[in-house]
Amino acid sequence: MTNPIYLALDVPQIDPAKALVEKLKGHIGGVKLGLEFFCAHGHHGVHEIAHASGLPIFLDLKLHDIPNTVAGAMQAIHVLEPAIVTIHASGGRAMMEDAKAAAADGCKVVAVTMLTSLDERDMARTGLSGSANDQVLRLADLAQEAGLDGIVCSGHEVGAVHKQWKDGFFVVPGLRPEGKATGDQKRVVTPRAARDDGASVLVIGRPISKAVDPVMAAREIEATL
Ligand SMILES: O=C(O)c1cc(=O)[nH]c(=O)n1[C@@H]1O[C@H](COP(=O)(O)O)[C@@H](O)[C@H]1O
Repeated sequence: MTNPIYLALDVPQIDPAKALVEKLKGHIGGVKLGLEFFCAHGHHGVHEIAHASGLPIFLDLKLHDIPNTVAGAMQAIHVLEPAIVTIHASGGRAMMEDAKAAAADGCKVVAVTMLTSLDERDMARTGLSGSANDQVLRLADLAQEAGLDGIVCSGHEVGAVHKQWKDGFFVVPGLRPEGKATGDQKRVVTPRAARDDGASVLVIGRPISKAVDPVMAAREIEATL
């Protein structure tokens, strides 16, 4: 079984980021580089981490704009050869179709549905009524119609999404081992629960990167899977 853990490398400085992936590369399946890292270090930083880790790179850019702009951004990152890229499902079907058409062959394009930092009260304040589960299922349908590879959702919804989209690729963040601080995450489950419910990739950041011993933390999580 390949290791489903992708380390969320939300570390602002390049040298500590490289040192961390070098230590962890035998205990994770890939590295997720997000907005914090990409805005600070751009293409050069992505190459550095790919080289230091030798692992698949998940470029978490959460693109959300008009179709033409998102397609252009997708083309601009071909050179980085990411294994996975995120866009926002709420950008709509045409945006998702054009993003997938512009992606490099073999790059999985997945749509963020409802951020794991939000709960139903937050949803209501943005004008969305109903449950988080329904919202995620609705956006998952749209992403599937648009020809995407899968979605990003919390571990609360991944079981239901997996039932309706059997061969989908499901990225689950908002993961915390039993008893760990949730911080800004609101829809949280354990890595094991997400895996059991059909997650393809487990995105884990602070429970590993901020641990006193990140290698031990990653090994302990892996042992629960
Ligand atoms: O797209 C993501 O990866 C993502 C979507 C989401 O709904 N929630 C979410 O936390 N993430 C990312 O997953 C990572 C979670 O980090 P930790 O909370 O430190 O484990 C961060 O890099 C977030 O940007």
